[in-house]
Amino acid sequence: MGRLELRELTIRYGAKTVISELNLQLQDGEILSLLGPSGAGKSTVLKAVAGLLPPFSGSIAINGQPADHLPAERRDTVLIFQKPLLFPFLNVGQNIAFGLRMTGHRGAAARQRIERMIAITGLQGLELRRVHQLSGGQQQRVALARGLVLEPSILLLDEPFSSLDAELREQMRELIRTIQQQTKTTMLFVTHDQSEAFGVSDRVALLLDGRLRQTGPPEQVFYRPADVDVARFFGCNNVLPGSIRDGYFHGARVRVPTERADCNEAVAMIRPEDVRLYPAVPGSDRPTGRISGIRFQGAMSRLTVTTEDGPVSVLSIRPHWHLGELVGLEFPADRLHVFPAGQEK
Ligand SMILES: Nc1ncnc2c1ncn2[C@@H]1O[C@H](COP(=O)(O)OP(=O)(O)OP(=O)(O)O)[C@@H](O)[C@H]1O
Repeated sequence: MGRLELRELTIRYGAKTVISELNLQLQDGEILSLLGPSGAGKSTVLKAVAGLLPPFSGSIAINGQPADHLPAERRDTVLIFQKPLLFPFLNVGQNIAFGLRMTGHRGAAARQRIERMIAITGLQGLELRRVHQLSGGQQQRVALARGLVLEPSILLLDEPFSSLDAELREQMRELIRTIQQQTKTTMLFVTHDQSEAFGVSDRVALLLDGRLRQTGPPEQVFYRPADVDVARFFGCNNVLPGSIRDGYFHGARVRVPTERADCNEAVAMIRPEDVRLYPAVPGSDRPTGRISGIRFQGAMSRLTVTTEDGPVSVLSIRPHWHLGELVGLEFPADRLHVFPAGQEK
């Protein structure tokens, strides 16, 4: 069992408030990614849950019990770091067994737990290897097995795969899902990488400047950002100015329905991959612009289109556009996110 509840959690380093009134709940068996840019305060939250940092105010409950004043070793949490902190003088099996031995678990039951974790993390056959004989990915598997064998209520993971290459990271994401299915361990997973957060977790919580800005399933936070900052974090870097009247956003030759209230200054935001380009048609009432930049990026090219309302960034898989070409733009209504302009930072 592993439930976690953070209430109005505020954490300061000296005079600096790093986490402000954070509320977050994890259900039993859930994987939640705490996502945010560098410096947002993600590791600080993990350290507070693990008992390595006292909260300034607010509360932390694990399985419904207040945990704020429990020392780290009595919180029933395990923290996995970016670098696997393994014992170099022990082999793989001994590393995994270490915590269990320290807590007095020995004999057949302990051996069974260890063997199960070795199987789940795919370390069979490596039990007698020394740590320095393992790859980075294998070392992180040992760190995971060593933590999981303790059957913690909450597994805390602090960017555990960020030092691995892209292919290995993908494999480790799969491993995390397998571990969750087989052990039902509740996990709080910290990452700055949105595709990692989406690939690993049931829900994502976005932290910006120490404040939780949106929490929900991956598709929801990505496709329905709550405000301008969240939209920007998820890549909506095209901002069209306009206003909202009678249920429509009007601006930049765009008219899209919105449920937002009337407002003189509003913005519609859209990701570069959602903008469509067409050869310009004379007399069309579609927004137009001239291609002022083309950057080849492999599968896609990033184009800058200069319009009368400013530059628009477009990702295109079609390589046949030319610098200086006049183009028509389409902003599909279901990909535009409309907000009152006052929300913008
Ligand atoms: N011991 C400390 N003393 C003072 N300030 C700190 C301390 N640790 C972290 N900070 C500051 O608190 C803020 C949040 O840091 P934290 O490490 O929690 O962010 P993060 O989102 O995990 O970032 P990263 O992804 O870069 O690790 C940062 O501004 C950081 O400089």
